[in-house]
Amino acid sequence: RSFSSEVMHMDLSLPNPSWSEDMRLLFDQFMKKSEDGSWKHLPSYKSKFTQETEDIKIYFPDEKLMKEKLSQAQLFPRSLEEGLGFEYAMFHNCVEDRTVCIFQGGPYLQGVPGFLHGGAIATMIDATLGTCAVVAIGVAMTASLNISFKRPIPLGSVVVINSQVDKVEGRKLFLSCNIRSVDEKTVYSEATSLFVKLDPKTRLT
Ligand SMILES: CCCCCCCCCCCCCCCCCC(=O)SCCNC(=O)CCNC(=O)[C@H](O)C(C)(C)COP(=O)(O)OP(=O)(O)OC[C@H]1O[C@@H](n2cnc3c(N)ncnc32)[C@H](O)[C@@H]1OP(=O)(O)O
Repeated sequence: RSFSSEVMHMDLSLPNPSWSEDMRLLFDQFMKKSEDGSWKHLPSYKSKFTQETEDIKIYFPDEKLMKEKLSQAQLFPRSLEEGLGFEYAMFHNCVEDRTVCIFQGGPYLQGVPGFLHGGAIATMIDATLGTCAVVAIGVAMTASLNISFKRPIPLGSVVVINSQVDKVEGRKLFLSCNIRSVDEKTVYSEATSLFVKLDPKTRLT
């Protein structure tokens, strides 16, 4: 299915009719926290030429080929239709180097019946840690990701992914996160990761 340019460039991290009450309440809480500038709401699109896209150009020898590829591309967690896959919004705290993601996993993300697929959980962990890394140091890629799945996440429920930068060593950025229920009583997953800031001298292809 092809999407109109309007849909490709729409901020999809804003409330839509598929969001549950929990999701809306959390979103409103973080928007309130963003009023004094300590937190920042990060927009997200199916596809958009952003500063990050500009930054990544230097890693591709053939810019024309890259542009052709990017014209077809969609951000993986935004590639499913509204309410069916990944519904999420992220907020970043620049002072504390933390990114929070509120996430509601839809019916197309099923693994064991009634629960989220581990790959879908890993995707949102990677996306949240990746956003935290990119905001902190610029274009970086996941070098390693280690996840402990502690409790299954019910399909359709809302969870909170809390990520933070733990340590920076040159181009290496060590980050960790956990996924909790809205009432914070259940820890669903924990993860640690290494992101490496891309070296402008190295081509990706
Ligand atoms: C407020 C502002 C608002 C702005 C809004 C911003 C919004 C942001 C939106 C962006 C969102 C992006 C989210 C997307 C997240 C998805 C990320 C992915 O999945 S990515 C897809 C999945 N990922 C990929 O496909 C990546 C594939 N891998 C690669 O391309 C490369 O291996 C590399 C780039 C990761 C590192 O290569 P290279 O640059 O050549 O680096 P070197 O070999 O030179 O090593 C440098 C140092 O790192 C060490 N080290 C390295 N690796 C490991 C390791 N595994 N284990 C341990 N250590 C490792 C190595 O030993 C060395 O250490 P030292 O000796 O200096 O101490």
